[in-house]
Amino acid sequence: METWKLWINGEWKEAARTYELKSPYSQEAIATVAKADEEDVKQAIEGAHEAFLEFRKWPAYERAELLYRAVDLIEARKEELAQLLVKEAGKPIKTARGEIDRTIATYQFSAEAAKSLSGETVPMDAAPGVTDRIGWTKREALGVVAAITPFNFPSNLVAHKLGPAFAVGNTVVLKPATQTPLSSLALAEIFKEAGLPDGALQIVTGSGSELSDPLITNDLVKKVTFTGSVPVGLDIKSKVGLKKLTLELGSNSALIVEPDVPLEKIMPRAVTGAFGFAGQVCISLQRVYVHDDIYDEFVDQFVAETEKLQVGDPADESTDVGSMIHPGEADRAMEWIEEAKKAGATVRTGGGRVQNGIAPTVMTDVTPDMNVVCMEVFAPIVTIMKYSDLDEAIDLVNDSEYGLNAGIYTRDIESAMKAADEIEAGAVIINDIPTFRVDNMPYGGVKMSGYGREGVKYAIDGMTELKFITVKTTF
Ligand SMILES: NC(=O)c1ccc[n+]([C@@H]2O[C@H](COP(=O)([O-])OP(=O)(O)OC[C@H]3O[C@@H](n4cnc5c(N)ncnc54)[C@H](O)[C@@H]3O)[C@@H](O)[C@H]2O)c1
Ligand SMILES: O=C[C@H](O)CS(=O)(=O)O
Repeated sequence: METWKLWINGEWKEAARTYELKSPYSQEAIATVAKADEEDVKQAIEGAHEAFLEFRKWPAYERAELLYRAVDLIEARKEELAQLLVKEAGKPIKTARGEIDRTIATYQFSAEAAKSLSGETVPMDAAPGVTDRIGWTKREALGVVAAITPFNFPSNLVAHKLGPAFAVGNTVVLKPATQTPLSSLALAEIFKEAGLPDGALQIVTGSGSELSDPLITNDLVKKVTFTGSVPVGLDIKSKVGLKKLTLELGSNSALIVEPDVPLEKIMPRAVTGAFGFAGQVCISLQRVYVHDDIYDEFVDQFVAETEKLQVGDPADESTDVGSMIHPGEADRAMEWIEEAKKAGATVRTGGGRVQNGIAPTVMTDVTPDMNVVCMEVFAPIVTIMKYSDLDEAIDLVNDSEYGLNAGIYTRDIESAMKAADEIEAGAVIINDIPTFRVDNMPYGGVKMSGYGREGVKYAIDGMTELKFITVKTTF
């Protein structure tokens, strides 16, 4: 079994403690991983600060070249990196390959962004009496960024932190999810080979609750960027003081289906949105609001399409839905299904345990107070509800603590624009599922879904400081 160490100052470093990583699917031990302590975190931050003093001087061209070299190295190891996702996250191999393709795109966007970082001129003479000044802004790197990432996209969501940080000359101390550190650790040597200075990427693995405080409260850390659950996000927000902060948190994403759309055309996509990576996606389709006129037909078609999914071993090329990240999570999701059933919900398909996950589950006759509707389910469970007019549907979508992505299918431009204006979300996706994301679009939530935006160019806004400079042109 492999043993993975910490990555500090460009070298592997043994930690005093280790933990055992298990396969989410088979529950067999797959690796031994270093468990960092407070001292390791301190050393990582100090090393990252030292590295920043040099890295900040790199010209944009060289930062871009570094990221392009990393892209080439990831391309060359694509299959190996996809297999790591299968191993540590239980992600089906087809989905895992898609994540590595997106990771490559994210680093490519970051390389391009490095070359287009710019400021603007300020029309100083627009202020009364100011005729002899030129003013402009520039964006400057911040220093050490603390990045804490979740288990569900161990490669691409790390890229959304490292790419923008390196594009502008920041250095990073990364704390990957406890269950999925391997994809991050694999990056260590990739970035070293690409030419990243030692210390500019530090990787500390172990327990989030132990490592978070020493990481996010250290004065040398200038920015905290966290992707994960709401309770942890709130805890981090209460501790970071005036440091810059981005929080990409949970959701229970909704889709409205108006009566004028061709159901057979949208069905495969809708089902993918609900069950991709066993619903363990922050923008997974959890709540579907379907117009009365097409409700029964929609449910029938959705169930039939769901039953085509192959459930099984994530390493198998034909698997669509694998296991969940932890048996305890599958138990929790099963409890929510059972509670809902007792309160009157109907399971149209699925509803039972399969290996270390649950079968893709479609529920109807649900009410807004059921956990499967109002909480973030983060499991392969979708609920389908009726509405009779668009105002009602929008109110139902907005009846949530969360607001990340939302979707609407309609051919009617007025309905589409009304939804775009009135839905409370970071993004409204017209004629596609809320699970749509490409890596250069602004991405982030409102309400409990978060604070700040990612999507390389937008992440860079939060990873730089705006500085204003003015010259008086006469004495
Ligand atoms: N909005 C987004 O972009 C986005 C993307 C992916 C996942 N998510 C959300 O992430 C959640 C699932 O991921 P998860 O289970 O890995 O989340 P999590 O909050 O349990 O863990 C995320 C990270 O925080 C660390 N952590 C755990 N406890 C901590 C603590 N007390 N203090 C500081 N750090 C701690 C973990 O080790 C991990 O690295 C879901 O809620 C999902 O919606 C959001
Ligand atoms: O889990 C949430 C992720 O942000 C989804 S995606 O990988 O960015 O599409």
